[in-house]
Amino acid sequence: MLQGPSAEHWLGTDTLGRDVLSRMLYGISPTASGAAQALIVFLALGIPLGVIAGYRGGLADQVISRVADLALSIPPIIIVLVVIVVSAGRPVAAMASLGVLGAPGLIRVVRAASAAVRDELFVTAAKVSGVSQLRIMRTHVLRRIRGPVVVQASLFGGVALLFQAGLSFLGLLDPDRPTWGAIMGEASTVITQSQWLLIPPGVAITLTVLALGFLGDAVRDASADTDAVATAKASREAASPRTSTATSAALPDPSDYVLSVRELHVHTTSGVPLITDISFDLAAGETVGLVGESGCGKSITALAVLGLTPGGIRIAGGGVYFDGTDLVAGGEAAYRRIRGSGLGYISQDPMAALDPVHTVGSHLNEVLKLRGVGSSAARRERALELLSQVHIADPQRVLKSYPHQISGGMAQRISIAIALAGRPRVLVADEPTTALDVTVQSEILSLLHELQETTGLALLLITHDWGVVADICDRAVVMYAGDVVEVAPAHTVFTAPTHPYTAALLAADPSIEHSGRLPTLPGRVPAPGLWPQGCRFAARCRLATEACSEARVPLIKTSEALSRCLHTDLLKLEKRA
Ligand SMILES: Nc1ncnc2c1ncn2[C@@H]1O[C@H](COP(=O)(O)OP(=O)(O)OP(=O)(O)O)[C@@H](O)[C@H]1O
Repeated sequence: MLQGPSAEHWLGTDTLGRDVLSRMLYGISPTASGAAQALIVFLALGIPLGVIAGYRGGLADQVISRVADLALSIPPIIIVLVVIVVSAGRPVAAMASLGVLGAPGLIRVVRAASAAVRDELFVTAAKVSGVSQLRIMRTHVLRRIRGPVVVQASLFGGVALLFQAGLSFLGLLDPDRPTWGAIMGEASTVITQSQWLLIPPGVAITLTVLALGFLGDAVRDASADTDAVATAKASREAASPRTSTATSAALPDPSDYVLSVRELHVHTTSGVPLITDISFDLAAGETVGLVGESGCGKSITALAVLGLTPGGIRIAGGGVYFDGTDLVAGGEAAYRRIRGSGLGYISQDPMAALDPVHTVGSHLNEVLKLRGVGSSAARRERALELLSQVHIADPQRVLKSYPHQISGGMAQRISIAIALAGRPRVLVADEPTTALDVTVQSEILSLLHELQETTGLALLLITHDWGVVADICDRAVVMYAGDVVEVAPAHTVFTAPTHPYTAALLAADPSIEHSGRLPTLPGRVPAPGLWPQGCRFAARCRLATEACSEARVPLIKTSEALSRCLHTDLLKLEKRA
């Protein structure tokens, strides 16, 4: 009796000389079945009631939500103890009552997730096609909410196991069965003679509860990735009839570039297109300027490239290839692998990008830790090196400074240092100088240019400023109303633009020399969803003809550029004249 671990009894023996390992293994069945009973009731009540409340709304929602709120205020342990007394200690009754009392938590989560799916376009389409409400809930809604359900189920599984172990420990549930809790209860009676007996059930319970939590997260992530792949594939199939073959034929192979965007479509979740059929490439060490008026979709394109589209917006088709691998098809996991180490980002407002309650050192320390820089001394050394790389004069002092203690230009340098911490190969810079004063603007641009030359970084630069394109860009991608209308080497954009929109933007640029009044571009960019079916610029274009409004214009290859215009020849003649 009460032997410690040995070759014969790996986990020792108990108070009656029985092998603890055998009892622990036997105990899996009653312990797990107790937790499973509670879990089954939890899911059987929580999912259907949550879906009905979220999807149907109205009175059903009000009744279910109120009852759930009331039930949440009842302490489960008291009810479970009462059930044990009334049912004369029947484990099934006790665990089922725990399931009932836990279900309101699940109802709330499922309700919120189902309500979000209710307004999706595919649900409306299913309704329009005459699919029954029950079938929509089963096939569309349930599929979309499985992520939160898996997480809730794994968390509740852990709680149920602890409850079951606790009640068995107290001898309230079938004390003769060797559940892990009962083994622990028995161990507590001989704690003065042997403490070892507490360890096997204690460790088994702890590890199982932790494993359930990890399992839930892993299953949720895996299913999210599968969903992303399925959505991307479905969207690509849906988008393919709209994709002009002329566009595809004119585009090079993504594996030749560090970053390639191919036929990218981004929509709001209600189905309004924000950018359509966006394609361009970025070679290692190259700077590409993304230009266009406000509202043309430059920032949305940048965020989609980074896989960071804000809530209410989703990638509806196409691909973002990093080193030839499609990140959109790879889902969030693929983006996570590349963000920071492959793709860096600096935003318009450097102050907003820094957390005011953390010092510069703590910002850098955090990203360096994420990038696996081991010791804190190594991280500090690398942080100082990064600050020197972005030409911060007194890095030791700046490391200790808070964002409010530094200037805007310095904050942008720090943002760049943070972005460089993962040694990215592509840096996406969304109007990095807009919030800075003119003198600092040119310093930041020269810094970016210098970093690019010293580190071979490829730069995707979003800008309104043709001067910036002229100074540091190799190529320009001109966007108009969610479309790429021209892609050309920077020098030819200025000398021979191939799209009337580019020509009009350049003509209206105050930084370029003009004789007489500065020409303006009449009208404004049409809002998403209000784009005409043909050329989106036609209403503002001097060269527009009927043909421009008939059908969507593909990107047409000219000698040096790609242009979405039917009148590139006319434009060339005008320029010569
Ligand atoms: N979260 C959002 N929800 C719905 N529409 C949005 C959202 N964010 C942007 N849009 C719309 O998408 C279009 C493109 O916006 P985007 O910010 O990409 O333009 P932009 O070219 O970067 O403009 P700017 O130069 O002013 O930053 C705009 O019509 C904008 O109103």
